[in-house]
Order: sequence, then structure tokens, then C-alpha cells
Amino acid sequence: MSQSVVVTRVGEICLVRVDNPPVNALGQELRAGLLEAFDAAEADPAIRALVLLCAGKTFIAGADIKEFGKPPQPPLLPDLIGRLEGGRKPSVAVIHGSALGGGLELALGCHYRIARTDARLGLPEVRLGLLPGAGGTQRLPRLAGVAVALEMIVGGEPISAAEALQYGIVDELFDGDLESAGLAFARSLLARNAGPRRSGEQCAHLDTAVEPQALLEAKRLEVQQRMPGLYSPQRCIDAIEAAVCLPLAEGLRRERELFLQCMASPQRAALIHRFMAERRYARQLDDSGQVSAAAVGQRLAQRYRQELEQLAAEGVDAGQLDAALAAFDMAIGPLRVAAQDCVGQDTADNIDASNGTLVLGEGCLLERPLLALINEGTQLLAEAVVHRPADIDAILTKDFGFAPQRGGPMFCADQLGLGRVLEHIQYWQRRLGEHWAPAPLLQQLVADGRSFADLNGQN
Ligand SMILES: C/C=C/C(=O)SCCNC(=O)CCNC(=O)[C@H](O)C(C)(C)COP(=O)(O)OP(=O)(O)OC[C@H]1O[C@@H](n2cnc3c(N)ncnc32)[C@H](O)[C@@H]1OP(=O)(O)O
Repeated sequence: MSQSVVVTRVGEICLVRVDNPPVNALGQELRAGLLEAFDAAEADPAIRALVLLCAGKTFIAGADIKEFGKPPQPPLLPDLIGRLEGGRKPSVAVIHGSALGGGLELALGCHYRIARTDARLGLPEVRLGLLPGAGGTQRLPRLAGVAVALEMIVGGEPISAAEALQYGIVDELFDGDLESAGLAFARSLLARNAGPRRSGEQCAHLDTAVEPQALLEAKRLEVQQRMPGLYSPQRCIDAIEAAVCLPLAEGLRRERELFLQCMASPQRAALIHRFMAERRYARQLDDSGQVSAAAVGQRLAQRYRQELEQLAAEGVDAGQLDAALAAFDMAIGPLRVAAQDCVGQDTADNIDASNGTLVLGEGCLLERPLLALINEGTQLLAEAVVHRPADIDAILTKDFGFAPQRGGPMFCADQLGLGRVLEHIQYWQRRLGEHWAPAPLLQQLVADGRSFADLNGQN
């Protein structure tokens, strides 16, 4: 049995306790341990109910983000949840802290859910460029209705335990000890002979098919207007639409397809890089860190603007420049010169459709501003103003208008290849002078065949 799953028996009830610090993320070893525990409880004639709860400060906070981008190892989360939901003995999830992403999806696979009053429940995958890919887009609308599902899945914001109760996502709230609450709820189920109640078989909220279609269309429009550059929100809506239109098994297949499309998108890699970068950077921040973040951001913004002004002085049309920034999803902020209307300008040719990176070259208006950021960022690293390339990405995507779904300039540099970045910087050095001299650290990294990701890993 996996070390991250502890199974105990209390009379006729099997307690399955997850213990995988820091946030009980659903990595392969935990999934395997849970599958073994669920199968054993199902096969044991002395067991009549199962209670799933977690040790530490939180319920399961999601799939293990560190596994994304690697070949998936069985058991896959959708299969684990399918097995749990298909079980013949009633199962109860006892939620405290945060039930997020795959963690909430696992709880939805349980037949009943109770939550401590301070718990938060959410499906934040959209913020990582994904959609809930383990049944969340199919089970949540069946339990709570399309409007709630759209809000939670496309918005990505967690809800409180009280809201979850109101929407029918949990059955009861409690305060105090998790185990006692879970056992008491399971005993009450047994006392009234309550069997499994599968989320995937609920359909009260899907019966009125006209209204859901209107809600779906309204959300599509809203997403198109509010987040035009983002890939996964529209796929989230497509998946919820499948819950409205298709039987569960087909809806789950459609969700899987859409999930894999999001997983393969360059925005997913960038957003997960940014998530990790932001959390690591936040941990090292004290008051002086806040000050240095502002100083780093300002120095980079200044170099960036200088390059944009230089381009303007060379006669580049401001509207075209603005359209180039918009095509790279730059927000209006210190990194964007002007908020001009870019209708009618087409700079999408500067973006490689296969991987979303810039196509470097003289025709690419963003080449110089982006290379300037990368070179200056490398210099800041060499001066030890920041510890990791990812810190620069965290600072610029958080407060300086660099699009989160692009990951940050140092992430972009790795995507482009540091060798290519260096060649292009050297080209501009020959053309425009010594203020384009490549940072020595950049030259060193290229000579050693290393990347910024290597530096992130070692610090
Ligand atoms: C198909 C399914 C897909 C999915 O499930 S996608 C994942 C969905 N889940 C999430 O997006 C949750 C992300 N995590 C959080 O929002 C927060 O975390 C919490 C609210 C759970 C806890 O916040 P706090 O108490 O402030 O802790 P902290 O500093 O954010 O995290 C502690 C350490 O835990 C790592 N971590 C957090 N979530 C995950 C995860 N889902 N997979 C792997 N690691 C995770 C962090 O990076 C960090 O690690 P370090 O201490 O090494 O920096």
C-alpha cells in the first residue's frame, strides 16, 4: 500500500486517509494507493461504507502539477474516479481546507460530501490553461446546474462551503473533528439504508435544455470579449455543453478530448510555469523583496519602453506597434506603450501558430522589445538582483502587464532557444550599437548548452 494512504476500519466503515504533504496533490503514487484502498473496501464483505478524508491543512488540492507535460502514468484520475463512483457501497468525502481541481473531482466521485464550514471548493484548472479533465465538467452541471458549473469552471474562483451547500454540491456542513464528522455521517447513511447516490446519474438540473443553451451562448460571448487571447475558457464551455447534450459516458469522452487539446496548448505550459514561479517568488518575499520586485519591474519596463520609443523614432507606425503588442496578449500597463485601437491591424503572422512563440526576424515588431527584456533580465540575474529567471517572469506577469499565458520573457527565451536569442541580440548589437551587447551570462549559458529552466531548477 502507498505510504500516502492510510486505511483503518471502524466497525463497518472503512476510513481512507490521504497523507501526502504539503497539499495532498494527486500524484501517481497516491492515485495507485487510493485505487487499492477503494478496491479492497469494495471486496471486503465486512465493510458497508467508505469515508475519504485528508491529513494536514487541506483536502486534496488537485492533480500533481509537476506531472503535467510528462507521459501519464496509470491509474489515470478519471479511471480512479469512475471506479469510486461505480462502487456499490456508499462513499463520503470529508472536505476541509481546499478541495480544488482533481481533488474536488474526486469528491464529486464520492456518493456524498460533507464540508467543514471554513472549506473552499473550486475548479481552478482554467487558470492553468486547462479544464477539469476528470469528470468535473460532466458531474458538476448534473449536480448543481449549468449556471453554477459555468461560473465555477470558466471563472476558476473557489466558492465557500456555505455556497457549496446552497448549490447542492455538499450535503452537510460541520465544525470540528474530520473523522468524527465523517463517521457520524456514514453511520446515518447506514442507519437509513442509504445506498450510493452517483453524481453522474443526477439530472434534475439538466432537464430544462433550453435555458442551458442560452447560458452557454452568453458565456461564450462574454469570454470572447473579456479574454480573447485565452485558449482554455472556450473549451471549458464546450465540455459543459457536452454535459447538457450527451449521456455521461460520451460526455466524459468529449471532456477527455478537450482536456488533451488544452494540455497540448503552449498556454498550458506557460501558465503552469507562471503558477510555480509566482508561488516560489512569493515565498521568498519580505518587505525588502517587495521593494526589489518594484525596482526589477521598473528597470525592465524602462528598457522595454526605450526600445518601443526607438522603434517609433525609426518611423514604425504606433498603431502597428500596438497591434503587435496586442497579438502577443500584452495587457495595458507599464509594458504597453499606448492603448490604441488595433482593429484592422494583422500582426498574427509574427506568432508561430504551432507553438505560440514569436517568429523572430526584422518583420517582427516585438522582437526588439522582447529581446531587450530578456537581455536586461539576464543582466539582473548576473547582478544577483533576482535569484532565478522565473522570479523575473513572476514579477512581470503579476504587476507589469506581461501576459500570464505567455509565461514571462525568460520562459519565452527558453521556448525560442537561447542560442537563437543570442544570435539575434548579436545581430542588433552589430546594427544598433553597444547598448545591445549580450549579457555575458547569456553567452555563458549558450556556450554550456544550458537554459533558464536549468537555472530555475538549481536555485
Ligand atoms: C485534471 C485535474 C487538474 C488539476 O487538478 S489542476 C490543479 C488544480 N489545483 C490547483 O490549481 C491548486 C493550486 N494550489 C493552490 O491554490 C494553493 O497551493 C493552495 C490553496 C492549495 C494552498 O495554498 P498555500 O497554503 O498558500 O500553499 P502554497 O505555497 O501555494 O503551496 C505549498 C506547496 O504546494 C505546491 N502545490 C500547490 N498545489 C500543487 C499542486 N496541485 N500540485 C503540485 N504542487 C502543488 C506549491 O507549489 C508549493 O510548493 P513549494 O513549497 O515547493 O513551492
